[in-house]
Amino acid sequence: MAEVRDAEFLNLHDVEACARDVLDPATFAFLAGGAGDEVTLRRNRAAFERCRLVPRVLVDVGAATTATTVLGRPAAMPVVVAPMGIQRAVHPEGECATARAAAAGGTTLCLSNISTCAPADVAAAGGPWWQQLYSWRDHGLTRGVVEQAEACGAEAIVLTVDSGVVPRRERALRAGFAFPDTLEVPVCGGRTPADLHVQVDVTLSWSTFERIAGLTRLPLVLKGILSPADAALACEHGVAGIVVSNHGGRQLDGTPAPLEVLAAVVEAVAGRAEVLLDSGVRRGTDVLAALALGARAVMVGRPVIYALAAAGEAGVARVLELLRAEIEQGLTLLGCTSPDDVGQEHVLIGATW
Ligand SMILES: Cc1cc2nc3c(=O)[nH]c(=O)nc-3n(C[C@H](O)[C@H](O)[C@H](O)COP(=O)(O)O)c2cc1C
Ligand SMILES: CC(C)CC(=O)C(=O)O
Repeated sequence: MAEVRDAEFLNLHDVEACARDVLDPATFAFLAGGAGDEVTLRRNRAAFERCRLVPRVLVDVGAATTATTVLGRPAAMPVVVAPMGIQRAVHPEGECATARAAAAGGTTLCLSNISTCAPADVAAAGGPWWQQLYSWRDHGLTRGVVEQAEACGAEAIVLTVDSGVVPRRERALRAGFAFPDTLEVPVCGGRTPADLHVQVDVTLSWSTFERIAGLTRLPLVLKGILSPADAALACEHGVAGIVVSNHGGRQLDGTPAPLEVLAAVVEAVAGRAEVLLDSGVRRGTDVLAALALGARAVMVGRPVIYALAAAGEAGVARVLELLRAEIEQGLTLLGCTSPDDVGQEHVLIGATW
């Protein structure tokens, strides 16, 4: 596996340009785009840019480590690879290459329900992995995904709850994105994301949740929560985790950035479940901001699939190592020796505490 050097990308922003260079414009538009006017897509970054980190000084940080646990499992850093479908549309090794890089980096992979590699092949990478799940109109399909994930060693089921329909993502539509003809896309009756999403169960409710919970003994995580009221309900229904997420700005345009609602969600959860956050995480300092507001970890999406497109497994490994090194440096400068040390005293969202 060739190593990726600084000349290729120095940070997670650079990797987007590398992907743009190697991908056809329609595929790049599909990855990069958001819903509607992309207000939420921009807001995700703006929220991190508004957030201020307040270091404590004269703290001995000689032994700072990024190591932590997520859902009780040791992790090299408080980062999980977000579920992203059809990765073989950008690289022939697809999710398997991503899984190998995540395993080597000590990071959990959340495998999309629309993976173009088989769960057994992803599991062969040897690292911890979670299975993302859509609730399908065809209940047998939903059950089959859960059973296969359990049989292949998934450590959690992550039910996505913000995707009853797929909105018009105009960047991808304008560019004429369709799944490559050569690619077999699971569950899909046609060749576009919209063809796929019509199979998703728009009637998903808490009773659907109970049915799905009854299918598995694995910890359940809900992905796509923004309301503290929903977070509280999720805890009453016994979830192990919540991902505060607006799907990277790809679902309902106009929603707040997850960072803006995180503290209120954490308060509603009151320690009953672990809270993760995704959408717009691009820097180690973004991870620290999320930790300071009460997240256990973050998920990172697009930079991983951009890196896969640009440089395969080595690219993903590089992105994860860049992020880990940035988190380590940030912890040190913030006056923290581990992710557990980061707290409210280290962050300002408004002008004052
Ligand atoms: C190309 C692409 C495919 C995605 N596929 C899925 C998916 O299959 N299931 C899911 O729950 N989320 C999916 N997502 C959303 C991500 O899991 C995650 O919420 C989002 O990308 C986080 O924002 P970020 O890209 O700004 O890091 C996808 C996102 C992208 C960019
Ligand atoms: C595989 C895709 C259709 C999924 C997607 O675009 C998304 O969930 O944002």
